[in-house]
Amino acid sequence: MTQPIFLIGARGCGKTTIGQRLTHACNFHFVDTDQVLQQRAGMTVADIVVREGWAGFRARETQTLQSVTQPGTVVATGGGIILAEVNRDFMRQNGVVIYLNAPVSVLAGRLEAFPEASQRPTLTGKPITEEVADILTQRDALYRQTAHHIVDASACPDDVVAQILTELRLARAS
Ligand SMILES: Nc1ncnc2c1ncn2[C@@H]1O[C@H](COP(=O)(O)OP(=O)(O)OP(=O)(O)O)[C@@H](O)[C@H]1O
Ligand SMILES: O=C(O)C1=C[C@@H](O)[C@@H](O)[C@H](O)C1
Ligand SMILES: [Mg+2]
Repeated sequence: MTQPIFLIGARGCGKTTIGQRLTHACNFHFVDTDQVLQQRAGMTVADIVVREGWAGFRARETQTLQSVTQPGTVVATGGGIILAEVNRDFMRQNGVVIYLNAPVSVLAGRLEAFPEASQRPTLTGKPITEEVADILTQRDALYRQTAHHIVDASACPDDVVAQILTELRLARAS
């Protein structure tokens, strides 16, 4: 199987972290839409949002997603990639989509420990736990409807990678 693997889920669920590890396990290439988008723009997400608003960021994100998608690639996406129907359809049609699902407490704990504010400017202006809860309420159904597989991303990284590999093997065998 060489079709792209798209990792989706909320900020802090581990798309970047798990994506890098999964890449080694599958012998795929790794690409991260947030990283590529920022490199190409020569600006951080926070700077883009100040200059162009979230609409500008989202337009860049769709363009980036489509341009980085290649066979043999693990694509770590941004947490809001599923907001656009065009992105949801693109990922489902062009690869295998995996939702890294984790509860609010786990996500908020990680984001408090590693805020990376230049890549994660506030989405709501609220404190972290409230923001994560609000955002997950808005997006969980979109993550689920876009995903081919859902894994428990609150587990340790090795376990999350193992869950993904099991799901991919089961899908191939069926
Ligand atoms: N399974 C895990 N167990 C423990 N810590 C984790 C796990 N996955 C990620 N982390 C930690 O949580 C933080 C956020 O992870 P990461 O940056 O990979 O999330 P992300 O889903 O890519 O977020 P974003 O949507 O903002 O890009 C990192 O510091 C990472 O080390
Ligand atoms: O959840 C979101 O909407 C975002 C998540 C990050 O990965 C970045 O893509 C950006 O900060 C937006
Ligand atoms: Mg990331």
